[in-house]
Amino acid sequence: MLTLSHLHFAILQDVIVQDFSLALQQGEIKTLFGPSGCGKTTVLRLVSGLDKPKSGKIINQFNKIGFLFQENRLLNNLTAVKNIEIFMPTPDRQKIYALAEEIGLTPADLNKYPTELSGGMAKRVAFLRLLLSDCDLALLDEPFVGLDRDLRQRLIALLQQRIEQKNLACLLVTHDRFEAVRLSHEILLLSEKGMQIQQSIILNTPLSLRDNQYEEKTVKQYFQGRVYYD
Ligand SMILES: Nc1ncnc2c1ncn2[C@@H]1O[C@H](COP(=O)(O)OP(=O)(O)OP(=O)(O)O)[C@@H](O)[C@H]1O
Repeated sequence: MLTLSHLHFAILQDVIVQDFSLALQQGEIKTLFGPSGCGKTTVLRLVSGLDKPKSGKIINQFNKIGFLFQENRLLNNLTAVKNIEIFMPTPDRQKIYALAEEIGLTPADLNKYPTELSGGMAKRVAFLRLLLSDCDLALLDEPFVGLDRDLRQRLIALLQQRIEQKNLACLLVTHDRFEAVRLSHEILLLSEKGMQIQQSIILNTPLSLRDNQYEEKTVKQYFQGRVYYD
């Protein structure tokens, strides 16, 4: 379980996070949905310990955090497959190749260095690295940006499996309202500055029952008439 209580964070006079609170349980996905620059990535950085809050409290009872950064952060001196392997509790190349195939990556792709991959390929490698690690809390910052619809669906399906089989908890940042309703148990709609929660949308339908029709209907129900950020 993760609990954030009354977090404040500022850079010089610029208040970025103001009195932000949230709780996350095992197997739960909560999404931070808000305009660019409102402080979503900063909250992920606070949770991971990369930044320290000026005040407020973070209680993290999860064992291991996996962080999928917007910019992937693969190690350029290792091949793609090695980048994944070093985060696996029990390295297993066949398992990597099998899962990679499901998202359109061949063994030849995985034997390349990150600088030899396209942006979308590097994104998928970083995603596999997180999925095959033994993290029990995943921080996902725009994990599907730059991927076509079909690949996006396949990655989402893999993530859903992992959440259901291993009880993975996720804090997701996305600008895509369809992604948000497909994957979240709760969506927090945020204001332009300071991470003020304007509305919380609770979605109780099991993830395995959410299809394209559910996405369309739910987006219409909650997002119609709103300013969209994607
Ligand atoms: N290293 C930094 N130095 C100064 N200001 C920063 C720094 N990092 C972030 N900020 C500021 O903090 C605010 C929040 O940034 P953050 O990246 O958390 O927003 P975000 O909601 O994740 O945005 P996006 O959706 O565009 O990724 C922004 O106004 C940004 O200018």
